[in-house]
Amino acid sequence: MRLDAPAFVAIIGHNGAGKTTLFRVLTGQLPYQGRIELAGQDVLRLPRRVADGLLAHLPQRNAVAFPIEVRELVVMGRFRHRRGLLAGYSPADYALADDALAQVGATHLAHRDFPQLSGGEQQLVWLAQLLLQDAALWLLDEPTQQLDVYYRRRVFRLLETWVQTRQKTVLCITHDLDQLPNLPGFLLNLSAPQPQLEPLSEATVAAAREWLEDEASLMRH
Ligand SMILES: Nc1ncnc2c1ncn2[C@@H]1O[C@H](COP(=O)(O)OP(=O)(O)OP(=O)(O)O)[C@@H](O)[C@H]1O
Repeated sequence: MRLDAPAFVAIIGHNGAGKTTLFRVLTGQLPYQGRIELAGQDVLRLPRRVADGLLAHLPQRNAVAFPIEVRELVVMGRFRHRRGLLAGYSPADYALADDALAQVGATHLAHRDFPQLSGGEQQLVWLAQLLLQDAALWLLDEPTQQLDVYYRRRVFRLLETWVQTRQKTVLCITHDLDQLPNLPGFLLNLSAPQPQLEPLSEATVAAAREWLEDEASLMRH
């Protein structure tokens, strides 16, 4: 399977189909058989691929146990641009953080204490932080899971924009099939007998939905 950048890929499949496992492999958290290349290089030769900013990963759950202002958490997306370990962030970094919060529609949360936010509000903040990382490949594990209908639509539209204008490649695990038909990109159904990249369209999403809703597909899985 080969994917040319930039691109948007919606990764779907039943619970337990292996979607998160795929991300664990791509981020180097699990051993695997076969060969995976990123920008033409075997990922095994890129052991620090997350730390080095080649890819950015937004896991399904990302708990923060200490009090921290939202703006301070978002600006940490610039960690690779700091001049030294103990150096703080510059006014330009904070301006980028403010812009990222505005893009996801979360300006009003900037000065709130992050752990006190609702699950959906926290998801928006993580997306803003991701925006500040310069990785070309983003792995998003159910980024809209806790969002209301307005923010769901908004985030999928933003992902589309970020692919088109910032040349990002986004692999997005989702159960949110309703948002997919009108997005340019690909569908990867990991519950299919032979998963492959299919162009996103009304027809491919409807066929995948029919397959996933059919009990027979669950038995095979
Ligand atoms: N550390 C582990 N050890 C053993 N089995 C595991 C481990 N992690 C995941 N699995 C199993 O691998 C399978 C795939 O899990 P994975 O988390 O990738 O599913 P998923 O497609 O992301 O599901 P969901 O939609 O529920 O998030 C599951 O059956 C799970 O129980």
